[in-house]
Amino acid sequence: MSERPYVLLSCAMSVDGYIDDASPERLRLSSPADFDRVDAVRAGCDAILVGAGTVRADDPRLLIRSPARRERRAERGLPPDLTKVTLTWSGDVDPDARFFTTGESPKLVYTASARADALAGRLAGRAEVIGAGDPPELERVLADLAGRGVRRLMVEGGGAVHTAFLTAGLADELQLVVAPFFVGDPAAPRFAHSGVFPQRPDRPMRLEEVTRIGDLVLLRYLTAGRRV
Ligand SMILES: NC(=O)C1=CN([C@@H]2O[C@H](COP(=O)(O)OP(=O)(O)OC[C@H]3O[C@@H](n4cnc5c(N)ncnc54)[C@H](OP(=O)(O)O)[C@@H]3O)[C@@H](O)[C@H]2O)C=CC1
Ligand SMILES: Nc1c(N[C@@H]2O[C@H](COP(=O)(O)O)[C@@H](O)[C@H]2O)[nH]c(=O)[nH]c1=O
Repeated sequence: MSERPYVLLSCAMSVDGYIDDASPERLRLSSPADFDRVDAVRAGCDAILVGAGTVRADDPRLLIRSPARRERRAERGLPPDLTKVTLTWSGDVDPDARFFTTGESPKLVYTASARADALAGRLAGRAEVIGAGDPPELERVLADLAGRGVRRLMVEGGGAVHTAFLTAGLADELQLVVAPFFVGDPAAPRFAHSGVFPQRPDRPMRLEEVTRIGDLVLLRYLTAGRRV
């Protein structure tokens, strides 16, 4: 396989495994303290990736919020914000989404090669569009990011994208926060979908850290991949 970035998956879920409810508003599973921890994790990465489902559902900005963290990045010669990355095989992304309209750092959209030109036309000036094959391949996405100098990639959901990285064996680390409540609605999105996971009972992940954050708990796992 080509060189690829270190891939860190980050997610907050309810005790019954949901990452949102079924209402149109975003469900906050994290507490303010946990959102601040997530901001620090962002600040330690080069790029942040979410699936197009999350762009459509949450309209996220994906910026670093803390002025002090932005300044520290600048002192280290890094851009204040991360390169933003999304995956859309269908091309269904709104050019006016905050993903595209906020922040000064590069925005990259990986899509099916056959759709890349049309999507580049729609997103002209707002993002660079890259064809990742027909059908598109995550390995190609990661190799292209590595070629752009991305060494540490944060994947912030949603469930379909987390499942894709995990089942492909392309996740090195998983940071899961468990919120102290249930969602209990089968129409809500889950952290992981069904699939064949290499992190199976005879090849488990290593539990690297357990940290209490008020009534939430952070579980940090390393997969059998890199141990950085
Ligand atoms: N609690 C938390 O920490 C978080 C919660 N969320 C929640 O997750 C939900 C969205 O999750 P979900 O609907 O699963 O969407 P995702 O964000 O996982 O995006 C899925 C989309 O990504 C594109 N895609 C490209 N490549 C792949 C691939 N290899 N595998 C899967 N998808 C790919 C497709 O876009 P296309 O259809 O355009 O082809 C697909 O429909 C929202 O409700 C959001 O609030 C999201 C992030 C974090
Ligand atoms: N709801 C939820 C998360 N949601 C994630 O945060 C993104 C919003 O980013 P921003 O617009 O920059 O604030 C959203 O798109 C999704 O990736 N994350 C968490 O750590 N905990 C949470 O409870």
